Amino acid sequence: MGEDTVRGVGVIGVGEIGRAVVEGLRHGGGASPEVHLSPRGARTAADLAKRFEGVRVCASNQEVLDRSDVVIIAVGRQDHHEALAGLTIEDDKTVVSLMAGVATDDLRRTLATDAPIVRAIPLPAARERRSVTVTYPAHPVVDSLFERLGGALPVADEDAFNVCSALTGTLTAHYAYLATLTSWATDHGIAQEAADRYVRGLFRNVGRSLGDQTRSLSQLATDHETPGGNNERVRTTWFDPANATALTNALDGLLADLT
Ligand SMILES: NC(=O)C1=CN([C@@H]2O[C@H](COP(=O)(O)OP(=O)(O)OC[C@H]3O[C@@H](n4cnc5c(N)ncnc54)[C@H](OP(=O)(O)O)[C@@H]3O)[C@@H](O)[C@H]2O)C=CC1
Repeated sequence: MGEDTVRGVGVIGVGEIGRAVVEGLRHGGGASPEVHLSPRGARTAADLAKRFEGVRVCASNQEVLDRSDVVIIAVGRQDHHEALAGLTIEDDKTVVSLMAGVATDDLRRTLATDAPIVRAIPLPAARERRSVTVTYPAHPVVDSLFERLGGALPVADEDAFNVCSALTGTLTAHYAYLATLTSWATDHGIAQEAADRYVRGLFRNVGRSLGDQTRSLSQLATDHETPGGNNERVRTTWFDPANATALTNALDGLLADLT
């Protein structure tokens, strides 16, 4: 079954990431599989069904499974038993689990199925088809679905998958870092709007530099730093070894909880 022959994609758990995936599938128009949504997340599901042709809300999670070839599970880890236990899923379906911290073996026990289960980590940028989505194991149909949403990056094993999952836990700290820079500037008399615009502009350019695959990350840091200059000063006085260790310890703790 090629991605183009997927007739129905189901989504159980229509929250932040479920919505982004549906919006990504419909982004830019063109042929796209039918989408069947779970009834929970009712407001978001109704909004998507209203906006997009071929997107409908089902009466139950079981109906989502019955109508779809590929079923995306995007409920929180704490809700997955309630959402999935007791459902019947035929072995010819493909399950895609977006849930962080739910191992494939656990999910297989809950679903009591021999259907292929693929884990994936799409990012909210999937809505503009700009998410590089880590997947495990590689699966032609699922990977081509995520290629369509920005790119698929299959990894070798579930341990590698969990490491990538931990990395995604650093994103909001990054936004909070930028908000801290902005509020420091406003505390020093810069108008909120100007501080906000300036910080966004600075880091948008960082984003652009990251697209340059010819330079390593440490090379990019070196290239942006004048010896003895301002960047070196902040890097060495603030992002010092203790700070770097605190970050890696936080990631180690997160990884331990994800495995
Ligand atoms: N946000 C992100 O960027 C990413 C999230 N993920 C993973 O995706 C999952 C969802 O995250 P996120 O979208 O942020 O969370 P949200 O809380 O935004 O969405 C979870 C959704 O699940 C629904 N839900 C809860 N119980 C059930 C049920 N029994 N049946 C059907 N739906 C149910 C909720 O409905 P209701 O509103 O009615 O409670 C809600 O709409 C998590 O496991 C997370 O690890 C993975 C990659 C990225």
